[in-house]
Amino acid sequence: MDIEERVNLITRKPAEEVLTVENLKHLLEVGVPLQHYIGFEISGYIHLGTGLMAGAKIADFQKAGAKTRVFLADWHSWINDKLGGDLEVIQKVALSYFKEGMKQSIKVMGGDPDKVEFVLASEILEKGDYWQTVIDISKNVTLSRVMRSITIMGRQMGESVDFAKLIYPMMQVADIFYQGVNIAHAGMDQRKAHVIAIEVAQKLKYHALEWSGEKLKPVAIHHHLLLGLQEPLVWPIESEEKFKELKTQMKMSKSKPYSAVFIHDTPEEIRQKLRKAFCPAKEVNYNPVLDWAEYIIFREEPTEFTIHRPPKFGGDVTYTTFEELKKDFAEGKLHPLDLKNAVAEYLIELLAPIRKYFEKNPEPLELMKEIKITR
Ligand SMILES: Nc1ncnc2c1ncn2[C@@H]1O[C@H](COP(=O)(O)OP(=O)(O)OP(=O)(O)O)[C@@H](O)[C@H]1O
Ligand SMILES: N[C@@H](Cc1ccc(O)cc1)C(=O)O
Repeated sequence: MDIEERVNLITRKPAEEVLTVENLKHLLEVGVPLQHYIGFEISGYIHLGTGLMAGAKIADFQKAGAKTRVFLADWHSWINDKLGGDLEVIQKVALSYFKEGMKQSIKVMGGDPDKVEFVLASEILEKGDYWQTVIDISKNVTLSRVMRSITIMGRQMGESVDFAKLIYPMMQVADIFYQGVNIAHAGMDQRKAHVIAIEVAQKLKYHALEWSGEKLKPVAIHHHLLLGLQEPLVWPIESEEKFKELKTQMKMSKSKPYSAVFIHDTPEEIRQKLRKAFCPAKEVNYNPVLDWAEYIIFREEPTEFTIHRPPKFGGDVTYTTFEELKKDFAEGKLHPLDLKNAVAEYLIELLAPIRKYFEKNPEPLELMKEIKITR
C-alpha cells in the first residue's frame, strides 16, 4: 500500500481533525512503524460514540498497517472518581465488560480485535521511570495550561478540583511517550492533551519518540463526537460559534442515557430511543439522527441504505450517498419518522453480533449493571 492510500485510510471519516497531515506523511516517509493508541476511562456502559467511532478508526489504522492499542485508564478513572473511585472495581470492569465490549465494537466496524493490544494503565504506571516522563512533561507546561486542560476529564474549566486531577493531564501526555505512541487517537474532546504532546515532543529528555536520531512529534487523530439524541438546551442554534459553546452538552454521553444508544441495547430500546429523538423536519444542521446516518451508515461511500415506506408515503427509497439523503430531508421529501425508523433498524442489525455476544456471555454486562454508576 502506498503512502497516499495509508494517509487516506488514517484521515478519513469519522476522523474530524488530524494534527498534522504533513507530520503523518513525514512519519510514513521515514518509515517508523506506526503505533496507535486510544485511552478510555472505565466508567459506565459503552455507547455508540465510544464503541463505533473509536472502533471504526481502529479498523482504519489496522488497514493502514499500524499496531493498535486500547489503553484501559484505571488510575485515571480512580483520579476522576469513576465507579466510586474504587481501583479494584475499576480494574475488574476494565478487564471484563469494557475489554469485551470494545473488542465486539471493533469487530462490527470491520477491525480485528485479536490484533488490538489491551493494556491496563497500572501495568505501566508501576514502573519508576514512568514518573520521570510525567515530570519531564510537567517541566514544559504552565500551571494555567494544565488547569485549562481538565476538560479532557469531562470537567469544566474553572471547576474546583482536588490536586490529583491536575496530575491527570500530565499523565495522559506521558502515556503517549512512555508507550512509544506516534498515533494518538481520541474523540475531539481530548485534543488539549494531544496539542501539549505535540508541543513538548521535541523538548523531552526522557522517552522522546526517537527514530534514526530524530525526535519525532506524534500525530493526533480526533474522531467526530456523535451528537446525543436529546433536544439541545438552546434551539435553534444560530451559528457555528454557538454550537461550539453547546457542543459538550450536545454530545452523546453515557451519563445521559436518553442521549445514547448503548452497544448492548435491545431492539426495542433502540427503536424507542430513536422514536423519541430530536429530529426536526427539514433541519439538516445539528440534527442527531442525520449525524448518526452520516457517521455510522455512510461512513464508507457509496453504500446502500434503503428506507421502507408504504406506497402512499412515497414507497421505498434507496440512498447511496449521505448528500442525497440530506438533500431529500432538507426538501421535506423524507419524513423524520421514516428516517428514525430506518436508522433504528440499521443499528439493530449492526449491533446484533454484540447483543448476541452478551447473551451468550452475560457475566461482564451483569457485573457492570450491578455497579453503581457514580457519574
Ligand atoms: N459522543 C461521542 N462520540 C464519539 N466519541 C466519543 C463520544 N463521547 C465520548 N467519546 C470518546 O470516547 C472516549 C471516552 O470518553 P468518555 O469515557 O469520557 O465518555 P463519555 O460518554 O463522554 O462519558 P461521560 O459523558 O459520562 O463523561 C474519548 O476518546 C471520547 O472522546
Ligand atoms: N481522558 C480520557 C481517558 C484517557 C486517559 C488516559 C489516556 O492516556 C488517554 C485517555 C477520557 O476521558 O476519556
